[in-house]
Amino acid sequence: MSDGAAPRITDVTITPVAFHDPALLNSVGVHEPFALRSIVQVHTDAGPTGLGETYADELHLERLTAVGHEIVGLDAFATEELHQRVQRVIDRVGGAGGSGLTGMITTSSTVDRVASPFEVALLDIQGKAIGRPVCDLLGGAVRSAVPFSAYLFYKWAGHPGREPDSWGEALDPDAIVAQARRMVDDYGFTAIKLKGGVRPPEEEIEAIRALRRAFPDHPLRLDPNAVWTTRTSVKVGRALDGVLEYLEDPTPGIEGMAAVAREVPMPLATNMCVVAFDELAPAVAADAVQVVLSDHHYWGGLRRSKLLSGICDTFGMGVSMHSNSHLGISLAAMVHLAAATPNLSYACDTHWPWKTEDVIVDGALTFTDGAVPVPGAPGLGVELDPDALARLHEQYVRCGQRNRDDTGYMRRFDPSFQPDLARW
Ligand SMILES: O=C([O-])[C@@H](O)[C@@H](O)[C@H](O)[C@@H](O)C(=O)[O-]
Ligand SMILES: [Mg+2]
Repeated sequence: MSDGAAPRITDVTITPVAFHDPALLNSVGVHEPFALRSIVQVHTDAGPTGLGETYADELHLERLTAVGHEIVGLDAFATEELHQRVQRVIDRVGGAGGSGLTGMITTSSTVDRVASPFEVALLDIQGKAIGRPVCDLLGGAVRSAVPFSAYLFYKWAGHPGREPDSWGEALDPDAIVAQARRMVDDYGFTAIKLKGGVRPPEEEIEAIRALRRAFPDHPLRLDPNAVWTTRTSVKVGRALDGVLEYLEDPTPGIEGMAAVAREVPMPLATNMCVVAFDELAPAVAADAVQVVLSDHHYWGGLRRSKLLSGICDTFGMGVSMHSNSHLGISLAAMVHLAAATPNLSYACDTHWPWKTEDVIVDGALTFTDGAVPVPGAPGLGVELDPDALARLHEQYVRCGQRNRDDTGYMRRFDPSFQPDLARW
């Protein structure tokens, strides 16, 4: 590349990886022994390679591979054309299924989901090419560190037949408080979220009350992933008046959420009934949600997530950030996005404390007082560790898991398990 010329994509490498994941319980089952991710490397003629991270379910991987071929030769600054090329691929290969988002009701656009890791990688390249961090390409950081919340889970002591993990069992309020204590001590988190939808609602109310007693000043959130009826949601919402910062996805669908929102005192948040741009208008019209959890992995990347935040701002809705099990490339992208999004005023979700392995070189991302300082190095500011990538890929090859299946895994131990929505 000569001075001033755009870096062009010469090649794309997509590597599925697997990393150990504890037996975390949710409304649709239990996490399997490994979480799966795809690591996307976009190579250019100019030198810099861009990094992206996304789901690794088989169908998603096939679509990523097809896009990898389609974007060779593309100017690394052409993120709009990237989106068009992804659209072309999806028109050709089909877009149904393969969300990689087991456990969510989702009509999320496949194009946005598939384009996301490539957009992040292109922004990484652009940042490296001009010597600026990715947040500068998004309007610049309005905060120097991004706060995250302690993300608590009911959990088994370990995966059946394997050694218990260091967190141990958490199935009652005392154990949930102990889990929160360790997370707050280790990371300094200043907000707490409990993944609910696992125990009967009365028990989850008790767990939240126990957290309130133990952490009087931490904003608290509860997310049962839509397993309550509207009636139960209203009961829980009223019982937790003055205790919850927001109640996340108590019940399924825009209509159901709107009915609950009219009756409970706290804001309702969602990463289930509004997960694509075409769901925003009906949600606004029904006043169904007051906070939308953004997630660049399915909202089409960092710039389209900023577009989402702008729309939320226009219609008076708050913005928070959703997470699934992820590695360091995703965390870096989340931090740059949150740093450059003024109205992202809630502490973001992250599954970070639950993992023990990564593909990036240690040290670029740290937690201080529950927040991650925004990396100042060019691009995302994280570097791939080739040995770690090879190790986690080898783990993927051996582990045999190919699609996220929390329900199937749960049914190995409890064949009668039913993941129904609105079951309580
Ligand atoms: O990791 C999990 O089990 C979570 O339940 C995740 O899959 C959800 O997508 C998410 O965290 C949520 O906020 O709904
Ligand atoms: Mg949620």
